[in-house]
Parts: sequence; structure tokens; C-alpha cells
Amino acid sequence: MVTLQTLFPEALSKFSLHSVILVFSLFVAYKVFRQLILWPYFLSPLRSAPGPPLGNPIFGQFPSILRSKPGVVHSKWAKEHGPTVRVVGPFGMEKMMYMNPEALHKILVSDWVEYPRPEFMRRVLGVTAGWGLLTTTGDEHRQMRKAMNPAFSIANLTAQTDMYYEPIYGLLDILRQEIQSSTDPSTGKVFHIYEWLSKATLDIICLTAFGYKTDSLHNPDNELADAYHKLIELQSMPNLVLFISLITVPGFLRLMKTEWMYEHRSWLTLIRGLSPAATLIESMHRINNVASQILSEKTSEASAVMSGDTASKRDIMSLLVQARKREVGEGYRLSDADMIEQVLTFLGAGHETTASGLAWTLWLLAEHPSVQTKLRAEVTSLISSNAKPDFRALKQMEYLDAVIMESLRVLPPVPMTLRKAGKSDFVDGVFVPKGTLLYIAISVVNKFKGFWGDDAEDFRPERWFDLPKCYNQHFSLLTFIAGPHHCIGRTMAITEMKAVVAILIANLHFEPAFDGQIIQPTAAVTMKPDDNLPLRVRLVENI
Ligand code: HEM
Repeated sequence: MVTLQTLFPEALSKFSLHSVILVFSLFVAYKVFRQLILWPYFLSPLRSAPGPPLGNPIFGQFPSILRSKPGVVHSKWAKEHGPTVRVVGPFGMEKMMYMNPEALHKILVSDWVEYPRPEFMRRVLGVTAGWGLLTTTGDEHRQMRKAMNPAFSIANLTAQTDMYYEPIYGLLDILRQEIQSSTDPSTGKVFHIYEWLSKATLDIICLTAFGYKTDSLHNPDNELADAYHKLIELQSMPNLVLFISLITVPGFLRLMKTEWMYEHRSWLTLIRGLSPAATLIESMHRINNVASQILSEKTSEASAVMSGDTASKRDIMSLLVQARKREVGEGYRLSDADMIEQVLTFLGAGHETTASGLAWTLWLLAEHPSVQTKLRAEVTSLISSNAKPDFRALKQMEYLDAVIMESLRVLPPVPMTLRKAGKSDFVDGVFVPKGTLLYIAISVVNKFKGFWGDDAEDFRPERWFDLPKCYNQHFSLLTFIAGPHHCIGRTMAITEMKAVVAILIANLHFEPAFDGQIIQPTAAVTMKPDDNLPLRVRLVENI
């Protein structure tokens, strides 16, 4: 039979190939045009929301965000366009930022299940900070949180406080000895204080969360401390982009946890730019091994505790294991795998955040000597009669409380977080389509003049004794955010910060390391000092 194909085989095959390519190219061009121009300028229901110009045609305002110090450009936009701001990022991606308590209440509290952390964020957190409270949502989160809440109760924190002091006094001794052995002890010595605080807080969290002694202050080669240190050294914007790209490759997440991948991780170093992934796999493997050991010790201890053989342990893992053992019937139980993930969660969520919060507090005290002197008067009168103040004694120091809260307000260790609209709805009078990213601007809200007054940007602990009328106790200070996902370690972190600051300030004096010093905050997930924060430290008896 004669067909078009047999008559004009060449013409027809060319025609079809060309048409396919042409139609495909037109489709792609339309998609790109729609995403970059049509959607943000003409179609998006958010197009009339206030906000900065759309910016670069491909990357939107992303370049200005990368160029600015953490939160600075968002603060500027909040001042110029707030309290509701639309920002267009790369490839036409829209982000909404809200300051109004009503909007924040809807996103974080009343409709929280509909506004989860975005999938890519959960995956990054899962890989680096465990698959647990930070990655679950809805019912699973509710049940997990219910199982864990008792371990973070005030009663347990009270029982734990004395565990802080071995690392704190260990740090004090190291700093003191180094100053005393310097050429002129009266002028003190410059320390990269963040590094030291990071070691002390790692030792504290390991003791209080797992009853595990790292003693990284004296023993940097400890297996957990070393593996974890390598993991946190990976924290940078380029590595974050690399990890986000890798975990979107189907199957990569499962593969990276396998023994085979661990054995062959060196293959990744052969590909340019992929060696951080090899370090990630190695660190995770080592941390998981230590976590499994910790869990099996806790499980045998829990049997002994149940049979009354030994005194009850006070660390959080022991409490979780004991609670799990008591649980009978069909109720929710944390599995062994869940428990191992909690080790990473407590490290990932509780260590760097507290270390950064402490470093920023010491910086603010160094920059405000009169506040430091006033604080020293309060803490010295207590420490001289009570070298290891307990939870209640720490809580009673009012000026210390004001200093810590003010520091956490002005320089919050987690400067922002994200949510994603799981449904289309009106938020603060603006129609927000499903899938829109919501930027929870912690550092912007914490310094928003609308809540805190004209001196909102200043470090002034006294404001905590006379809070402004517009202050809203849930939504004016977002350092630990609000709602069902609020930080479970809030009270633990504040108590630990108070204990460290009280002991250090009673004994040491902190000053900027050099004239004109300015801080170098860096933000990948937490906001920490990029330069490890050099500070001049002197003995109190020499000032
Ligand atoms: C100054 C220290 C700390 C700060 C500033 C801080 C801040 C935060 C913030 C902002 C969140 C919410 C993140 C989001 O929803 O996207 C959070 C969640 C969390 N934090 Fe903290 N945190 C600190 C210390 C701790 C400590 C010491 C622990 C535990 C040992 C801890 C454990 C957690 C956990 C498990 C979550 C997830 C809660 C959930 O989703 O239910 N944090 N933290």
C-alpha cells in the first residue's frame, strides 16, 4: 500500500522531528515566560501585595538577600512595606513575610497543620539534624511531641541543672590558666570565644541529653565530638545548595544511609565539588554508631531502673527510654530508630543554637560595659555564696534574665524559618495560593518598631522590666517561635545560658578584641559568628 511515509519518507521524518523540537521549545519558552514574567507581573494573586521591586528577571531579589547580612535586607523591606511583604526570589518564586500577630497566629498556631515546613527544608533537616520533631508534622508530630514533652518538663530541668557546672567550670579554668600564663596577665588575652563556648555547650548537651561524657574541652578527639564537629563545619550556603540538590535526586536519601555508600564514599571525592557529601556520609555514620551504643546502654539501664537496681538517670534519653518501657498497649511508642534520630535532633537543634546565643550575649556585654558591670554585681552576690546555682536560683536573678532575653531578641541564633501554604487561603487580607513560601522573619519581628518602639534595634535589657504596650507575649519575640512547633528546648536553653553567663561574668571581664570591631554573623541555618568572635578576656581581679 502506498502511504505518505513511503512517498516522502525523508521529508516526513524531518518534518515530524522538527515539529516535535519546535513544539517542545515553544512549550518550554512559554513555561519560562509564564514563570518569570506573566506570573509575577500579571497573574499572581499576590502581585498587588506590598513589597520591593521584582528585581533581577531570573533571580528576583535573591542576589540582594545573599549580599546582605542575615536579616538586614528583610528588615529594610519590613520598614518600607510592612507589616505584610511580598518578595520574589529565583525563578519567580514568591515568598510572603508577615509581622501581624493575627497572621502569625494563623500560620503557626491555629492552622499549623496546613502550614508545614517546606519539603526541601524537612529533607535538609532530616539529613543533618535527624528525622524527628523537626521533620514530622500533623498527627505524627503531635504524638511524638507528647511522648517527649515530659522529658523537658521544669521538674526534669530542675533535676538536671547541676550537670551544667562541670563543663562550665572546666571552661573557666582553661580561660583563667591561659590568661595567667600569658606575658602580661593584667591585660588579659584574646580568645576566639565562640570555639570555646561551642565545646562547653557540646559537653553540656551530651551530658544532659544522653548522659554521655564528651569532654571536648579537654579531649577534642572524642568520637562523637569529632564526628559532630566535622558535620557542623560543613554548614555554609554553597554546601546547603549542594545538599538540597543531592537530596532531590530520587533515591539519594535512602542510598546515603546504606553501608555500601559509607564504604564507597570516597568515590564522591573523585567528582569535583562533591567531597562535602562524602564528609556528610562519614560523619552521619559515625554519629549513628555512637547513638546506637548510647541507646543500647540506656535500654539496659532502664531494665535495671525498672527492677529498682539503680538510681534513676536524669538525662533526656534515659527518661524517654524509661517512659517507653512503661508504655503498654497500642499507644504511640518511639521506635529504636526514632530514638537514634533524637540524638541528632538534640545535637542539631540544641547545640549550635545555644553556643551562638551565648557568644552573642558575651559580645553585647563586651560592647556595653555598663550593662556588664551591673550584671556582675547581681551574679557575684549570688555566686559568692552559691557556686552552682540551681534552676530556681538562676530564675530569681532578674537582671540576668533581662540580659539573656534581650540578647536573644537582638541577635536570635535562628534568624528565620520557613513554612509552605498547604492550602489556598486569605492571610492578613491577602489571598495566598497553595504552595506559596512563608518567610517567618524571626530577627525582623524581634526588632519591629511597631512592637518594641523607636529603640527596637538597641540592646537595652531594662526594657524587660517595662514592656511596651504593643508587646504581644507570643508574637513579638519569635526567637523560639510559637505554636505546636515552638522550640521544645526553650527553657533548657535559657537556663543553660544563664548558668554559663553567671559563672563567666562573675569571674571574667569581656571586651572587644580591637577598636572598631564589628560582628560577622553568618547564617546558613543558625546565625553564628563567622570569625569565631575574638574577644579580649581579663580576670575580674585585674579590672
Ligand atoms: C538558644 C537556643 C535555641 C534557639 C534559639 C532555638 C530555636 C528554635 C526555633 C526557632 C525552632 C523552630 C524552628 C522551626 O519551626 O522551623 C526550634 C525548634 C526546635 N528546637 Fe530549639 N532552639 C534552641 C535550643 C534548643 C535546645 C537546647 C533543644 C533541645 C535539646 C532544642 C530542640 C528543638 C527541637 C526538638 C525543635 C523542633 C520542635 C518541633 O517542631 O516540635 N532547641 N528551636
